[in-house]
Amino acid sequence: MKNPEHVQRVISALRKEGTDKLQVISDFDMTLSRFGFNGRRCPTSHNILDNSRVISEEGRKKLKDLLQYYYPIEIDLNQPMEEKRPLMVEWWTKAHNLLLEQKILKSDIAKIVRESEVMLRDGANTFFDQLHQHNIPLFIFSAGVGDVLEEVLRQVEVFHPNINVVANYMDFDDKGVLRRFKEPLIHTYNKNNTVLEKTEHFQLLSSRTNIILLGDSLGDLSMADGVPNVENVLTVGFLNDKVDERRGKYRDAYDIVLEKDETLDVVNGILCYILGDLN
Ligand SMILES: Nc1ccn([C@@H]2O[C@H](COP(=O)(O)O)[C@@H](O)[C@H]2O)c(=O)n1
Repeated sequence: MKNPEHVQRVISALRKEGTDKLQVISDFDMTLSRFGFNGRRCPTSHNILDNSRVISEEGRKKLKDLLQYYYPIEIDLNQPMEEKRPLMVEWWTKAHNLLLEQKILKSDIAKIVRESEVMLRDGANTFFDQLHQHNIPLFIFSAGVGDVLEEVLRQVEVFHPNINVVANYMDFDDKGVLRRFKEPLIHTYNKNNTVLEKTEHFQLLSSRTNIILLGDSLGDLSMADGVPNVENVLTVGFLNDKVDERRGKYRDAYDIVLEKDETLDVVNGILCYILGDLN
């Protein structure tokens, strides 16, 4: 924490104002899901598809080449966001076009997820269940694949009715074959009001003026931009990769930075305190 007094003030305000005014806004990949396990990278929702048996060997190689080229650009904090935005659109568009070539079936998604190495962070069940039990809306704003991430949540039985997801959703034809990705395209650096314009999500939650925001990229910090009349925001950033070179900028940007922490323990502890389950 760069400013522990500020963090303490915000947490006290969130507790004092109560659960009726609270909402949680979170990224999915590498924030709710794990970045690594036993020294191996865990897949993002895109990688779950990329690595699956339904993708040809050639397709898999091309998708891997894209990841190796664009991921270092995505996480490079020395390159301005304005320069990175068109490159992210390029990455997502090329990857989605390759996935379209593979004629993925809607009916295969559950099996693809089941056979993948995806894992939620330790403590995820407590996190989802606490929010559900206290009726706190959880808005998952993801540049990942909506159909895949929903299935991940369904398989671990945490896709509760308090959850709303905005992500890149697939569109299947009447035979259940993937035919396109729905608009607007969401990538790491446009997770803001521009892609939420057509949804009434935040307007419907206009009394929820206190926010806990969880992310793993500096692009995630704009996820709450569309919330009207914000009173208190606590931002928690998961710094998963290139920790030493990115620590300074993450500490400047997020209230709390969790370095190589594969758990939701800190978030759960804060929630417990705010919800009055801890003194
Ligand atoms: N073809 C792609 C494109 C993006 N990614 C990664 O997915 C992450 C986006 O999802 P969030 O839930 O974090 O918004 C992003 O960080 C990219 O690294 C990918 O794996 N393949």
